[in-house]
Amino acid sequence: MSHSTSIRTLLSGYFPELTEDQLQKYERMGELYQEWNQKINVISRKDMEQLGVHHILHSLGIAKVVRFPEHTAVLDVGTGGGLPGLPLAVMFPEVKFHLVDSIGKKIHVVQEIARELHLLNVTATHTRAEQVREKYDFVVSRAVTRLANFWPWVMNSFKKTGLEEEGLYYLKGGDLEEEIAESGLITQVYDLQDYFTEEFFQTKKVVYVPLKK
Ligand SMILES: C[S@@+](CC[C@H](N)C(=O)[O-])C[C@H]1O[C@@H](n2cnc3c(N)ncnc32)[C@H](O)[C@@H]1O
Repeated sequence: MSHSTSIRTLLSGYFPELTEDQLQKYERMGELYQEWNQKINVISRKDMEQLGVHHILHSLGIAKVVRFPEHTAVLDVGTGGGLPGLPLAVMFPEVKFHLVDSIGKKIHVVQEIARELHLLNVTATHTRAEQVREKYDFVVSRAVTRLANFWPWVMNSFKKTGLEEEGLYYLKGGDLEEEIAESGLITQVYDLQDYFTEEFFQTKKVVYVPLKK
């Protein structure tokens, strides 16, 4: 089975509401990652065979725990090659996504993939999280740093409009008790194994940090 076929089958099974246009974008995204990763390493090369599950579907774990309302704005901090931001931007075309990373060549890959997929709702900027000045309804991230380090970078980046689901959605793996305790934050932890059956998700979570009202 080709990578494209498997990405389509995988995603349409878990997200039956995806349109033909969205499924085609995910298939093309898979091809573009294959191509770009040979030039610039944005995804661990040994993981490329599992691109659909380990990267695209994992990113979409956030879409299982929150549906971003239309016309809201999302910041993806330390996006690397565009994860989780690019898969989420295909899922939510009426939401604006700003993807940032401190490494310029990774942002170049994100810009190229977004351009090729005609993702008009994506901007990508080479900057450090601490330097972002705009405000957002949501922050997303995967695999950047411990919550205790991360939260101070983004805690002032929220619009604070009172939106019910406003906050940070952080993809994390493993035992998080100590990390959450160290951060002193109130969190809600969602197990991705409740949504996806692949073994990969047995240890994967989405940590939601709501804004204090
Ligand atoms: C392990 S990679 C994860 C990339 C992507 N989120 C993913 O899951 O594939 C961590 C990324 O965070 C970026 N990063 C680390 N500290 C950062 C900061 N303060 N501001 C912006 N990006 C940062 C790094 O450049 C790197 O690309």
